Amino acid sequence: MLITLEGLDGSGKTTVWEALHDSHPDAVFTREPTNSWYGDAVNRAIRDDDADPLASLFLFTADHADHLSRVIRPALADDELVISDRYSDSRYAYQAVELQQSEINRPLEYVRGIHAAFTRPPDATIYFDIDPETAAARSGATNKFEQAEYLSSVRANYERLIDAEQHRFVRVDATKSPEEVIDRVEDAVDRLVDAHEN
Ligand SMILES: Nc1ncnc2c1ncn2[C@@H]1O[C@H](COP(=O)(O)OP(=O)(O)O)[C@@H](O)[C@H]1O
Ligand SMILES: Cc1cn([C@H]2C[C@H](O)[C@@H](COP(=O)(O)OP(=O)(O)O)O2)c(=O)[nH]c1=O
Repeated sequence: MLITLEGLDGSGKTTVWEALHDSHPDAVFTREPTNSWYGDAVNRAIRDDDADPLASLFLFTADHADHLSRVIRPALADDELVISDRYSDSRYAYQAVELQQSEINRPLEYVRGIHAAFTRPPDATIYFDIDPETAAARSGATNKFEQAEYLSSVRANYERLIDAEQHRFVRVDATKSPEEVIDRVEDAVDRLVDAHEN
């Protein structure tokens, strides 16, 4: 089963992902951008304020393709529980904003379309819901994405994705204390795994 964690920068995904290592020690933990050389290229694009948005999209997507073949598909074939800190929805939400000023019409649909032929959609996605101002403040606003205005557009895209596939998403109030958020997500993962097995 594949469960993904999604939300704005600073929403607390990584804090929870780390806590889940203790509560679900048998799961396979992974993330995007990955730690491969494709992920290194993605991290260069994130740090480059002048990176071409379409070129960045394809770097992120290359990293996803490698992630799928190297980590996700083999783990799912072994019947593992896979928990990924960010996954395809991050592309749909973030790169669609980057492409808003480009020649691409309907960027969110375009980015989804590129993935459709080869991706493996998550079975469930936990969405860390937080306002863009708190997210930007928590993340330290260290890269081009971690600005409240940008994150506000990213959040609107996440809401569109949730509207389109409500059954896949579990919304968690990420403004609560770390302990409360961790408890909520641990419970959600247990319920999702039970429902998947029964
Ligand atoms: N629920 C929370 N309340 C307040 N601060 C938090 C909470 N969760 C995480 N943080 C802090 O916010 C910052 C970003 O958290 P992080 O888990 O790295 O978020 P993300 O992976 O979503 O960017 C870190 O300094 C972290 O300690
Ligand atoms: C995976 C992914 C990340 N990103 C962005 C979100 C982050 O600003 C940055 C790095 O992701 P990440 O390391 O998960 O940052 P954070 O822990 O702050 O959420 O890359 C995309 O724009 N598209 C993607 O597909």
